[in-house]
Amino acid sequence: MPVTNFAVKEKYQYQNGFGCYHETEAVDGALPVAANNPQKCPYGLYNEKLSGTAFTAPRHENQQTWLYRILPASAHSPFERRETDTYDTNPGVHGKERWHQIPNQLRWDPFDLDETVDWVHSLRLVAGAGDPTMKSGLGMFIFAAGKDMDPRSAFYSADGDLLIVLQHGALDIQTELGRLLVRPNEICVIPRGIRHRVTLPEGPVRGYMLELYQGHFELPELGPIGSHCLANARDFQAPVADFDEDTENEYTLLAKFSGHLFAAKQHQTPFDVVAWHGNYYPYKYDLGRFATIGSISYDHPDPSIFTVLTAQSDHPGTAVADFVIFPPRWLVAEDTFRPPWYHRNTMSEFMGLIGGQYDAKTGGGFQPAGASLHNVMSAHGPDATSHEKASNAELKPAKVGEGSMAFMFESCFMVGVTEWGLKNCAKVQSDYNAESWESLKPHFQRPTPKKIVNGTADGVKGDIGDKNQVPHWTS
Ligand SMILES: O=C(O)Cc1cc(O)ccc1O
Ligand SMILES: [Fe+2]
Repeated sequence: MPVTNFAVKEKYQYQNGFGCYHETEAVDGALPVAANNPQKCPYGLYNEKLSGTAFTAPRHENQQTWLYRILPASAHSPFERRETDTYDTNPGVHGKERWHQIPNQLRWDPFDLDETVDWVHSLRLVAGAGDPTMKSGLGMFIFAAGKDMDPRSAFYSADGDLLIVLQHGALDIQTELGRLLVRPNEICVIPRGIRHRVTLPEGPVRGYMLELYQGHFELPELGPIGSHCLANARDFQAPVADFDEDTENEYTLLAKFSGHLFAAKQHQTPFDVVAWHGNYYPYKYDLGRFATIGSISYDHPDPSIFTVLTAQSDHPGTAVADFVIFPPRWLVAEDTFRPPWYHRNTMSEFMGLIGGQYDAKTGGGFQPAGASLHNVMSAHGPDATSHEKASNAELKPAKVGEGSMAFMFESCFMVGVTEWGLKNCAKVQSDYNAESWESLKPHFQRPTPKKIVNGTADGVKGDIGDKNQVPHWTS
């Protein structure tokens, strides 16, 4: 049956909602009615299932999408390993651990733009945990690219879901399921296996990426916050179906599989999906839409109130990966040291800065396109300059982070750093500790000792009795 009804539409069109069941057709009537795989699909299309969870995953976790396409995704030559020596985002070589597991607080200067590579070759594994072959853990990447991907190519990662945090430039992402335009202050998620091609409409791009080897992102529970705020479901945007028609030219299909690059050839465009329905799809989100919650009385709350997306481990409330942001917001807490408290956490924290200045670090060393890592139990907190300022600030209502956006990839795992991340990138700051915390001055002032009369300290009500119960500074 000929395809007759081509709707004229905007290049980028979205359907709104997080975790919804969407359906979309670029040609009216391309979706079969009341059937997923009829004997013959409308217009002679092939149908194909793309699953993001096991078939038998519980209904509330189940993620699958049905594609209706000109040729099935399997119509390509066998894959061959490519760029064996140079392309490597695999943390383990022949089972041998390559991570540097170190407790040091780390901070990186801004990563350079690199105009010589495309999206696929821009991905640099900096840190991570686990192993994509076991579907466990996560990878933390930075990317910097200056070239469009070849017009006759597509890429997918079999290793995990890609959470892309753009810091500079714009990404035009053509996916099998439709197109996404991602600009700075926006993020997008491309689930495992979804074929895509990235072009750069505004020149060089740079940013951060979290590859989630296990599970999928979801919106965090809101608990007593109630039924809305933080990232609202309706602000997540999925593409509508959009397809090319070319069954003559040769295309290269690139796959990242266990961190290594493979290539296959095919004689049709990978972007030939005319219609789809399901709940496994790419999406984007504008961080400016985040409805931020904070204290309106006293004390600095945990940063979990800033969680945009979370990927839970098997233990509820404990995340393989949380994506947390620090957006512009009002601070009004009374009698409170307003920046983060000094802390050591069982979770690890990888931070980046999209733009502006992070309000907890005013010393200047944490810059846009830079990063920091505070691993499991690695002590950190405001630098000396920020501490000094915040301890003496007049506590008027104050807007912080105007024009700024810092973020954190938080994980329950101990995070290893790659050789590139620790050494070859040459961005690790050697003076991080000295500049941040080693210059902190003690301010402790011992109070004047109290006089003990019959086991009772002057000025202290009641019978203290045993001398050992007297506060230690009076003994
Ligand atoms: O370390 C950081 O800057 C991130 C952070 C922010 C905050 O408000 C509380 C705890 C925390 O780890
Ligand atoms: Fe922290």
